[in-house]
Amino acid sequence: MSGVIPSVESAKRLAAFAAVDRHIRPEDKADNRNWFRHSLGSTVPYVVERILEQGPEVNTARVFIPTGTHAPPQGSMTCFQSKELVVTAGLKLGDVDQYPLIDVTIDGADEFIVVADYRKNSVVLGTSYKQGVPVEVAPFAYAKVLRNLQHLGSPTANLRMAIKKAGPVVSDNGNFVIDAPFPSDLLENPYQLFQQIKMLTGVVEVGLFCGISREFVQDLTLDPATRATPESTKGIPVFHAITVVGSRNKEKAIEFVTQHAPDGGWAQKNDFTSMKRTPDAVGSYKEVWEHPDVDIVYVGTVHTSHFEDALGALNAGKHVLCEKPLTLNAEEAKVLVGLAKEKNLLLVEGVWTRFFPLVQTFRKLAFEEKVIGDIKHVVSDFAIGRLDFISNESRLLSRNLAGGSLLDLGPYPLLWAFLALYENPTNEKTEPVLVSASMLKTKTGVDDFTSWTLDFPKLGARADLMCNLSVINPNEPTKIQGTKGEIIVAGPPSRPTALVVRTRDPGAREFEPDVVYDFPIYGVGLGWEADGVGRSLRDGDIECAIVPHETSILQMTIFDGIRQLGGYDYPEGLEKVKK
Ligand SMILES: NC(=O)C1=CN([C@@H]2O[C@H](COP(=O)(O)OP(=O)(O)OC[C@H]3O[C@@H](n4cnc5c(N)ncnc54)[C@H](OP(=O)(O)O)[C@@H]3O)[C@@H](O)[C@H]2O)C=CC1
Ligand SMILES: O=C1OC[C@@H](O)[C@H](O)[C@H]1O
Repeated sequence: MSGVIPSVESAKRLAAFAAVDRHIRPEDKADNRNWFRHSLGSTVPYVVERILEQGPEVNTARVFIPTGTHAPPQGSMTCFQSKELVVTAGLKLGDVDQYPLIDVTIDGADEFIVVADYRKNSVVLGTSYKQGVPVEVAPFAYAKVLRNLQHLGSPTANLRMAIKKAGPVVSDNGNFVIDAPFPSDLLENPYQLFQQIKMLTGVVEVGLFCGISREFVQDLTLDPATRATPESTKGIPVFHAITVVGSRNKEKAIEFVTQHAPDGGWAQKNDFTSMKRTPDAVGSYKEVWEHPDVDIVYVGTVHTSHFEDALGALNAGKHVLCEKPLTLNAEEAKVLVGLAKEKNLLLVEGVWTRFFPLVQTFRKLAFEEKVIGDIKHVVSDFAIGRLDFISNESRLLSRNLAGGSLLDLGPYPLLWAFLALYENPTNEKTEPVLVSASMLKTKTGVDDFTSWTLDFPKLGARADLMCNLSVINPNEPTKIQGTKGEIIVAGPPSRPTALVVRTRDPGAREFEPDVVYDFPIYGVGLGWEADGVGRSLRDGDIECAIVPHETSILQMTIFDGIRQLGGYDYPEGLEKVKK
């Protein structure tokens, strides 16, 4: 078949030609323009062929910067081969240190070279830790990343240099480290900054801890008296100590302790305990479970890891506070609850909102004072508007991490239906019926928009619940409606800040003026959860009455039903126990 290009090759050639014609035009040849060929795939010879067709007078003002791996996937080129291609074609070769300003990056779609390893959660730096956000970069890209970090708002970002030898510090993975100090206004939204840095080509790791564990630890360092509630003043007060921090990567655990808990929790900082001040840092979760100074393990890992982490801790004889949702499905939740009971250990799902003083006031208004009459309808819509700046590999978008809005955000709209309807004394814990559910998926195949309806037959009441990752919904996302009016839960359903009671007398046309109950939040707001769980431990409970096991299992049963109706099956192997 000589002379006939196989169809795949012809497609590659066409694609390469189209890319050059659109993005590398003959007029783009000013002296200061450089070209960056990145991660050379098998399409690149065609790119070069098309560029050469533009003629030598156009190409003399261009610089070509090949990159690539030493052992690329089959069908791709090595860095050496790509250099050869440039030199043989008579084009001018350069490197990224010399020409950090890149105009065009060309990458074959079949190959993906570096990239943001989303595993790292991060640290808001700049207060006690002045060195800046540590960013691990692939050496070939450091000059470009440095410039991009400067553009992102860190003008003094610089390459970390070795102290006892010449040259840059080289990480265990053979990469360089840039220290990037950012101003406090940018660090106020660490998640966004983290994602922006992570998305820079060449960035391997970002030492900016912005996950929930950082926030939890931050609240454990605050004085519990600042967030005192009537129940926290009863009996022996509880204080918190952080005795060990675990990560799959020991260096990361050390960095976490250095940046966020150098003096442990409030009890250690204030000498309320004989525990040593600085928590140990260990390189596996198992070492946390087995640590002799640990009473309770806080599981703040990704959803796919909750079951095994909670199981491991319980099996090691430790009490567990596990982030929401407890597990991936109802069967796994039942196994954990069964094991905790068998071992006489406390197991609590970290539905932190339940511990807010606002929730107690809600119950008082709704059920004792019945300010809105009989509750008939709950509407709650949790939307976080993050889709645009999270990577496909993040825990929210990756199918392999059971991503999507339902597991991440769904517990909160459901919480308001549970509080107002399921736990309504008149309902006598009659389980709701899932009457409908649907999911609109992201390109990665996880759910973005998910909505579901629950009917509560005993109350003749309904809950219309929604969550999504795409948009934001700042106004009145949660409303509890009754026969005489409504209670608006202001603020995110996870972290509400006020209750607004809006009522109307029967027969009246006008509503009464709103009655607003404000609830200041101390720190992030996780301290109330820590205190509540601490009290359960103090009292020897194996279940925390504020987050009953039964609601954790019911939540997962409802989520299983929603996923079934929405066509969302987890990839094989994620669920460790299935029906
Ligand atoms: N209560 C609340 O308001 C909030 C609760 N959450 C909940 O907290 C939990 C963690 O969320 P968040 O902190 O945002 O999550 P992150 O994406 O930041 O991940 C947390 C940690 O999970 C660990 N991990 C374990 N296995 C994996 C894996 N296979 N891939 C990636 N990471 C892994 C990593 O720790 P390491 O590398 O150190 O081992 C990682 O740093 C979730 O359950 C979430 O629903 C989240 C935000 C708010
Ligand atoms: O629990 C949560 O509440 C707040 C959200 O922003 C976060 O994604 C979620 O995990």
